[in-house]
Amino acid sequence: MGYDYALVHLKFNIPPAIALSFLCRPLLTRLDLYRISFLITIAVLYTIPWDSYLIRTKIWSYPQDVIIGPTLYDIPLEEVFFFVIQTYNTSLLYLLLSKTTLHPTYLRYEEKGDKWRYYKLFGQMALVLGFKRGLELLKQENEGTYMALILLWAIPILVLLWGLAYQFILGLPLTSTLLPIALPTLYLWVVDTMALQRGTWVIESGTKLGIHVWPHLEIEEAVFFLITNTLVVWGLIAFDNAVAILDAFPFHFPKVPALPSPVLLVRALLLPSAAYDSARIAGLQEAANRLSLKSRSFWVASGAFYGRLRVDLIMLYSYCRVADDLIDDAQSTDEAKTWVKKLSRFLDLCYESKVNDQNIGPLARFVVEQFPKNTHAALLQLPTNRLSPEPLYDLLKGFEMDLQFQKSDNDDSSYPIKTDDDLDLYCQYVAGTIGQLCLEHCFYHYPGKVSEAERKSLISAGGTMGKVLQTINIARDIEVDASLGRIYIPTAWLKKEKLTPAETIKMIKSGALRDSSKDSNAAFAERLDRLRMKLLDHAFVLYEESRPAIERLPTEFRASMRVTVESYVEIGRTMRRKGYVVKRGRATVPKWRRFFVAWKALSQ
Ligand SMILES: CC(C)=CCC/C(C)=C/CC/C(C)=C/CC/C(C)=C/[C@@H]1[C@@H](COP(=O)(O)OP(=O)(O)O)[C@]1(C)CC/C=C(\C)CC/C=C(\C)CCC=C(C)C
Repeated sequence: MGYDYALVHLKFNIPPAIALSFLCRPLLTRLDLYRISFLITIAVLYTIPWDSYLIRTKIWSYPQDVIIGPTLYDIPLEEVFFFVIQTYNTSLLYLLLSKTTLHPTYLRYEEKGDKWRYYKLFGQMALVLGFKRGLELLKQENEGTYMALILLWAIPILVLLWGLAYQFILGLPLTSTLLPIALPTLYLWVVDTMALQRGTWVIESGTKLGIHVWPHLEIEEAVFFLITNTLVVWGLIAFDNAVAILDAFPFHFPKVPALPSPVLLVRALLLPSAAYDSARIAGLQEAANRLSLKSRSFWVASGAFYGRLRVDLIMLYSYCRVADDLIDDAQSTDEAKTWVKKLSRFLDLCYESKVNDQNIGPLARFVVEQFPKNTHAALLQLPTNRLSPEPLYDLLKGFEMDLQFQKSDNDDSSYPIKTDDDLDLYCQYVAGTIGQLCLEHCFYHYPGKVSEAERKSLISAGGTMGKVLQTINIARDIEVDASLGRIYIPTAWLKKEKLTPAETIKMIKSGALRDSSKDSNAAFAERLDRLRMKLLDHAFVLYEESRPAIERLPTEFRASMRVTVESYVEIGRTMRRKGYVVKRGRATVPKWRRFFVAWKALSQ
């Protein structure tokens, strides 16, 4: 009896497991726990007979003085624990590295003759050749035996996983495919080298090739760790591939349980890629691209949502962004007004066709004929059937308020935001509505056991939180907005600082905030800072009012909502910090800080 093998776990395998568990705990969903448990079970059940055979046929052995004693089918318990901990560690690393990946965007519609079909075939052939080589080595009954047994044990599963999930294995970012295999493999190579050197486990001569990757690391051991980590990561990728298919195609899978059964997962993977809805995939890719390019905070926050809810929120963002950009980028007020009218007509058609879904033709025709090509998917894939129309129409009213700035043209009395009430109304239109819409999506997917009155109260708090985010947005973008001729600080507030809207815009456009050498500029910057703080104080009063509602939300989306709110509110907190200077006209929060805020919000 000895403790050497147990000590290897204690020193090298358990510490990374603790560190990864600590990092991943807030990010793990029920679905993640389900798949890790599923994978560990398969790994243990599949490896036991093979490992037991290796030990019984003396291909490898454990000196009695390095193991504690108990065995399972001749496998020391330390070894069985290794199957569990290796699968656990590699799985957590994969989950951590692929958290923000939006898997449905990596699905590919394939036609006959598509090059991806050749990739699939090529991979399968390479694996079959590996298997054939394994058989040859086994037949020789000599030094190649251990290598042969590794290949023959692992390749059938690799062929299966490749056949089902080659699109994701090849298409996902390398941080989700290569890195989670390479990091634990290298780590285990180093640990294994030390164990072989110390004699904690021994590979008998006669059945090994005698080739070393580096001193003391046998080629068989190196291949074993590489292959087992590949099995774990490909298993997780196949799981993600199946869930992505279930999430992306409600047409094929109308109802998906929170924890899909293995049978449903396999059914999803067996759906021929020629049956994928290519327009839906392209729309989702475009929406995800738009979100990641235009809003870092919401992109990070979207990683906290999962399944169809995440897809719907991203589609909602895409619609809002497209609508906002059409109006902001218009060459004239008239053109912008035309877009508002067209968007309003679009909503009319959406809610008319909701009554009769077959009547989608006029809607699609209207969108294709009246809107630019790059907006079609965002408009046509907005899931209006689960959103009430009022907030969507109100959003357009907010855009109309923006158009009044164009008319103002240095006439202080015609700027649209004159009082606190105007500010409140504007924020309700452009952002309160978004809070309400986000919550409508959440309640559609996870109704929870919430009464109608409570649901209404939570949606209304969501509206207030939207106003908070918009007020922070205004405080952040004072300079950017002024350069577009817009000033959202109420005229009444400006007046108290002895400023007018037109004068404020003129000063900012003249670069007064960048040149503090003149006394008048420095005094102006001070006044603007006070106004910014006033906006932020106002935002944080509303924040304190609506924040507790988050903790009353159903658990399925509570933490994700907290992340969405907190990662944006952090911009406000950053600006409120003493001595903070707004750079390049915009306050920003460093990337690492956004991730930390998101992680902290999930941990609560
Ligand atoms: C996680 C995820 C993908 C969420 C999607 C959120 C979404 C649909 C946002 C729409 C964004 C948009 C383009 C709206 C048009 C009007 C507008 C410009 C509003 C401003 C957003 C900022 O967007 P921007 O792209 O400029 O972002 P950057 O600053 O450049 O990064 C707004 C500030 C409004 C955003 C408002 C919300 C997301 C609502 C917040 C409220 C909740 C999430 C509900 C909280 C729940 C309770 C119970 C309190």
